[in-house]
Amino acid sequence: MDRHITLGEFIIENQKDFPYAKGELSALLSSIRLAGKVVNQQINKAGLAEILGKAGKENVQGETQAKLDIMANEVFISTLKNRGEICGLASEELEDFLAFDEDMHKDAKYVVLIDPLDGSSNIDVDITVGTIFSIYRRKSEPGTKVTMEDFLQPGDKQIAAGYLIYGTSTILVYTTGNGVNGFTFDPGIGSFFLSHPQMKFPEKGNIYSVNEGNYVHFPAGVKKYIKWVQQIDENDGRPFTSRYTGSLVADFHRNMLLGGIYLYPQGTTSPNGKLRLLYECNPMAFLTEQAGGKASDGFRRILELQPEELHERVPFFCGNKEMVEKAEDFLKTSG
Ligand SMILES: O=P(O)(O)OC[C@H]1O[C@](O)(COP(=O)(O)O)[C@@H](O)[C@@H]1O
Ligand SMILES: [Mg+2]
Ligand SMILES: [Mg+2]
Repeated sequence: MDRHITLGEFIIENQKDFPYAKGELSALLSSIRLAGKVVNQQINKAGLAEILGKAGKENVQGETQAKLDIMANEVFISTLKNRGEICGLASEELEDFLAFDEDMHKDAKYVVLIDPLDGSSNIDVDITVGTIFSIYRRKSEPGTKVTMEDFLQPGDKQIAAGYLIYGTSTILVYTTGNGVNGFTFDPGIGSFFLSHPQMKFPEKGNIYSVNEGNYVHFPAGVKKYIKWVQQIDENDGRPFTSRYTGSLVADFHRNMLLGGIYLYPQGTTSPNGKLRLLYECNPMAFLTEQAGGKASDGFRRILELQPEELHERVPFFCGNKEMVEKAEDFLKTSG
């Protein structure tokens, strides 16, 4: 390939993967690309634009929202709403879903779920953050009102999923069920270019990402797994390396490139862990499986879980298949 293909060219070229495609999904992915550029530009100058710090309001999770959480949420909602490819949207920062039922949306086939800014605790300290998105085909008939059922779909029904990572460079990574591809943003040209084709977890991993500050709250099986990764064994390269940024997107991206496991287990303070099934775990699980890895709640495949609520949390284990299976073994044997 004499030059890097742009994201726009790649989206059009790969429309053929969808025999029924009329271009709506391509247009929707382009809208996400556009919203990502705007958020990226705001994040890069956050310190100057006085959009650091807390907004003084709480979201449905009981978390104090950061100004950037709200900015990113508004950018994605207005961009996706104004371009008419979706009939509804749900977000970490909104208690209920939004139904777009103006004329321009009534025949739209897709709903989107977003975590507009992932890694919020890192915003003010200039550490990598991200945006996570998940796309479903609506279950309700086009032309009718969007319902909660359109959002509460198991992860294996996702049409597409991905994230933007706002780090040393800004990269958009996504899957439509035909592998995982990453596109790096070139601010000089203002376009995303294919930089990471067909991303796959490497055969072996030796990185573990977990907030060990919560160790005392972890189930016995998770404690045993963490002790196991810290023991010496030249045969499988233990002790593994601990890397944890506090941003799921950043830890996931690194582990997919270098090989590793991210875990946010249940704990005594959070019986279902912290991460949200619909707009954090499902999209990352879709990417994980498409990249040859495994994603579970320690016992069940994430993508087969039937969501009950918009903001429900689940324990999350994702990464190299072998590493996740080892963690699951400890959980199964030690609870
Ligand atoms: O500070 P903790 O408890 O380790 O949690 C960090 C985890 O929570 C998150 O920040 C949750 O996401 P949000 O920032 O979107 O709320 C993940 O990105 C991250 O992996
Ligand atoms: Mg998040
Ligand atoms: Mg968030």
